[in-house]
Amino acid sequence: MTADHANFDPSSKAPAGRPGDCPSDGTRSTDDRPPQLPRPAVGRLSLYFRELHRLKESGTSTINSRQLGQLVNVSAAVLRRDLSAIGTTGRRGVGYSVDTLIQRIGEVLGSSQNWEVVLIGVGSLGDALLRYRGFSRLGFELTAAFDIDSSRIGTTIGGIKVRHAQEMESALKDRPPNLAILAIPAETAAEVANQLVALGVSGLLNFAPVTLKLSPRVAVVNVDLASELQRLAFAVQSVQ
Ligand SMILES: NC(=O)c1ccc[n+]([C@@H]2O[C@H](COP(=O)([O-])OP(=O)(O)OC[C@H]3O[C@@H](n4cnc5c(N)ncnc54)[C@H](O)[C@@H]3O)[C@@H](O)[C@H]2O)c1
Repeated sequence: MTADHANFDPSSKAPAGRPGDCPSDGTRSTDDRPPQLPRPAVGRLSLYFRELHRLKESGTSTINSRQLGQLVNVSAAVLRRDLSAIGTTGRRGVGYSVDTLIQRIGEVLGSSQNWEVVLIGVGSLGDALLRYRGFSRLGFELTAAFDIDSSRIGTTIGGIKVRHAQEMESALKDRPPNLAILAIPAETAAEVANQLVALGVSGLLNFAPVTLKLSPRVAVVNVDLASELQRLAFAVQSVQ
């Protein structure tokens, strides 16, 4: 996964309704905006977050850096550095409160607020995304889906009725979503991205294999599974 615009600098545009409350154990950051973090650190925070939710579900209330690090294959030193960068420190002999970490990492990653997300393109990929139930747990609510294929328009997938892309502007202009997922062919991605930005969308998850050139105030994350496979192939060669 690669991030182009705004490079995980969410401070460039504060989404509406971002909670400013910080944990009550003295782990407040200097202001309410998320800290600027290198991309690998953001990826690791996301993994900690996932494991912390699992721990909470299994009834664990505290965890030390070595244990949490082991769950995601990260050294205790790296984990402590990541958590310290977002203003959280563990207590000697006790470790970290699972609840506090979930709250703080959730704030930093934006998962402690609700994000409205629209999907553009309901082909094979978009169809699977609409059916996926795991987004809402992290605060992402798919609210609308658009396509241009008449065989898709009017169908309901994952509880969302697919509408014609021509209706996008009228449907979204009064209440633009925070985020949009682009699951459309590369040829149309730039035009649709510009339309969405003009409507007020501030973040795009782009699956189309094209580099979008947008205002630096718009965050773009490109998902490219083919590149990830290349990275994997490279890694496999390196370890053999
Ligand atoms: N990066 C990845 O890991 C990865 C993996 C699979 C697919 N992709 C990319 O994701 C995109 C979607 O892939 P897919 O397999 O679902 O393709 P698909 O052809 O099955 O679906 C694309 C859908 O977009 C719709 N569409 C076309 N133009 C549109 C527009 N202007 N507005 C709204 N909808 C429009 C089409 O009608 C179609 O339903 C492609 O760009 C593909 O290259 C990326």
